[in-house]
Amino acid sequence: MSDLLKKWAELADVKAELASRDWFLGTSGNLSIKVADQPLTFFVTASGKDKRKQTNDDFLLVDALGNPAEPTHLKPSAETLLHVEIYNKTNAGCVLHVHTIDNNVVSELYGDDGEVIFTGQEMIKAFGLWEEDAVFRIPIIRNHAHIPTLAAEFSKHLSADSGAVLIRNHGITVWGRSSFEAKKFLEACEFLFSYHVKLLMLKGHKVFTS
Ligand SMILES: CSCCC(=O)C(=O)COP(=O)(O)O
Ligand SMILES: [Zn+2]
Repeated sequence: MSDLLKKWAELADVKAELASRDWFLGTSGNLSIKVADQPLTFFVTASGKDKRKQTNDDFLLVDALGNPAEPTHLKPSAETLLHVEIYNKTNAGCVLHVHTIDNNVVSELYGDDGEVIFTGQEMIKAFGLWEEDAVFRIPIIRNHAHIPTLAAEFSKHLSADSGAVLIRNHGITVWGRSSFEAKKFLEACEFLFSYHVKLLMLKGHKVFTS
């Protein structure tokens, strides 16, 4: 099997697993996997498709600017520029973006703070933070409709080869050196969001003054 087909299959496996969690509601979500560095090329999900379905048109190859790298009838994800930023500024190998109700709720709960902070959770070790009382911070940025503006804002938080950024009332974008690491990070983030929302609900927290 060619390297290209191996990368396609690797991303398709991740996509199928995230789809099984129903994380692609309403055609939301986009995924990518790096194919080559020099020049940068990567597979990205085609825009507007139902990502729960598995078809031969799920992904298309794009270049370092996010434009199709070969003739295609498919349109790259509307958020391809975020993937471009990540691959151009880090050594990430895979980028995953999903909209879940929990990640949207957490992004609104803490949107005004510009970040959400987690500590005292065993799951934080998934991010390689094993020290006592480790703290894991996820930046929260405004959901600019103008994608180049969103990408520029997002780019300010690209300092490592793996990480996560919440886009307020939109979703989360996670990246890692491999699809394994990116998926591990995404699953750990969604665990923390779900735990936090449930705990607030069970405690009957009045989280909004208005
Ligand atoms: C109803 S989803 C709106 C677009 C979006 O935020 C998304 O994640 C999916 O867009 P794409 O172009 O990648 O299908
Ligand atoms: Zn989105």
